[in-house]
Formats: sequence, structure tokens, C-alpha cells
Amino acid sequence: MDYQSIINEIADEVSPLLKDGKVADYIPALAGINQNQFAMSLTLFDGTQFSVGQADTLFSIQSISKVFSFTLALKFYNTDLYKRIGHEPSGNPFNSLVQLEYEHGKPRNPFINAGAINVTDALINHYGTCKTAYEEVLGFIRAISDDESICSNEIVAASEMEHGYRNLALANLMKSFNNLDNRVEDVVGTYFKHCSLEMSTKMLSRAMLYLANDGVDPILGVTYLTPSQSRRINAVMLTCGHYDASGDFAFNVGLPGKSGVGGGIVAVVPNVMGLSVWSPGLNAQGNSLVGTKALELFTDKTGLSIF
Ligand SMILES: NC(=O)CC[C@H](N)C(=O)O
Repeated sequence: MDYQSIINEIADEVSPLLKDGKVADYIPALAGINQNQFAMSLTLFDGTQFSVGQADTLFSIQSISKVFSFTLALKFYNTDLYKRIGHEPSGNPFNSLVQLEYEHGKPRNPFINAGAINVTDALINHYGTCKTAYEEVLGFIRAISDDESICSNEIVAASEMEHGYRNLALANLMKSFNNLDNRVEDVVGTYFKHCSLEMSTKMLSRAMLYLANDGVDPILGVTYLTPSQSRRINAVMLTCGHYDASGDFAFNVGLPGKSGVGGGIVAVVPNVMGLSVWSPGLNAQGNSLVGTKALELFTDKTGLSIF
């Protein structure tokens, strides 16, 4: 398949939509980003990459980090993890508090904020300190990207902490139900540091390969997860990766995927490739407007949906 021509065509077709989204201004450090930007990359199992747009530009991965922290938590706790976090879609916004109250402090899934904060708490328990939990997630992301240059943006992390009332409220609510072990500020601070990591679409499409290949990096041959764990992560991405727009994403794109409010989206074509798009303007559910459209065009043009 002529992937380069296909993604070039997609870039042309989505460009009139770049003005339609809205950048995430609830994180002040992200509010000033020029939304007139777009990138798309794919990486095949032999390492061949195809890209269009600003595919080397680093952006805040935000909730895409939830895929990587969930991977490590699943690796260490396996199905015991589901004692503290579910794997059902929430049908609610990513930062919603109401369901968490009804459901006695147990987050619906690891891809909403409450779930990822809870996963971070489990990782802090496993690694012993916040610092090690942060460094191990970073080390894992560098390994699956095969790129040691990846770092967090301290200004973004501090900006999130300063304005993180809702995430602190979610953590406090879980703590009140005895479903958070460590100090609220420590857990949320570590979670923000993972969210503030910066990557490009080239790096992210490479990083997704282990999930396209049953938990094994097809280039380096490293095993990260069992095939069954890897399939479970893809299932949770498909059903929960886009919050209350997860059904729309499955319907229109038809791939396991995960978005972040930095405007990035990652997706997996099982047995074929890792994919990533970025465009900072978001739709009403907090997912990249142009990125979602680009992935929809991609599966339409290539037939590479899982359905
Ligand atoms: N959807 C997202 O990307 C949200 C992540 C962001 N750090 C937050 O906690 O609000």
C-alpha cells in the first residue's frame, strides 16, 4: 500500500478543519499553542516510518501516558489490578466526579483521570517512591520508543499542579473510600509528570508497536506483556480510550486508540502498525478534532479497521 500518498492526501483533506477545534486552555501552560498544526506518522514492524506534517514536533502527550502507566501496572499486578480499577467505559467526561461517588471510589477504567491517578498510586506502591515510579514509567516509554531523549516539561507539570483542583478532588474522593494508599499530592504530582512528557508523532507511532504485536517489540524483540495482557489493553483502548466519545471513535475509526488533551492520539492496527496523529484543537469531548478525522480517513482509505 502506498502509505505516503494516503497520508499526504489526508493532510490536504483535513487542513480546512484546523481552525475548528479549541486548544485545552484549562491547563494554562498549554493555552498558547498554535492550533494550526498537524502531524501524522505510522511505523511498520520492520521500523519503516511514513510521516506527514510536523512529525518531529514535540507536544504534551497528556492522557496518552495513561496507556503506558496502565501497561506497567498490568504487568506487575495482572488481574489483581481490577480490584481497585474497572475496565468498563464510563460514558462520562475524563475528569468527571459524579460516577466515582456512586461507585464508592472505584474508577470505571484506567483511561479516565481517576483511573490513571489510581494506577499511579499502584505504581508508587510497587516501586516504593514517587520518584522511582516516575522514572520507571519514563524509562519504559524511552524503551518502547527506542529514544532516550524523551523528557517531561516541568512548566506544564507545575501549571497542572497549580490548577489541578479537579484531579486533586478525584484523588481525595478515592482516598475517602480507602482506594488510594499514598499522599494525594504525591500521587497527583506523579500523574502530572507523566502527562507532561513530550513526544512527537514519529516517537508515539513507534512506541505503539508492542501493542500491535501481542506485547512484544517487533524491532528489538523485547517482551513487555503477555499476548492476553496486550489484547486487554487494546480492548480497553477501543472501549474507553476517548472517554464519552469512545463509541464514536470505534464507530468512525474502528481501531484501539487513546487521546490526550495535548491534541495527540495513538492507535494500533493489530499485526500491522503503530499510528499517531497530532493537532492541538480539541472537540467538545477533549479529543483532537482534526486528529480524529484524520484517523477516520485513514481507515476509510486503507480498510485497516479491526472490523
Ligand atoms: N484528557 C487528558 O489528556 C487529561 C490529562 C490532564 N493531565 C488532566 O489531568 O486533566
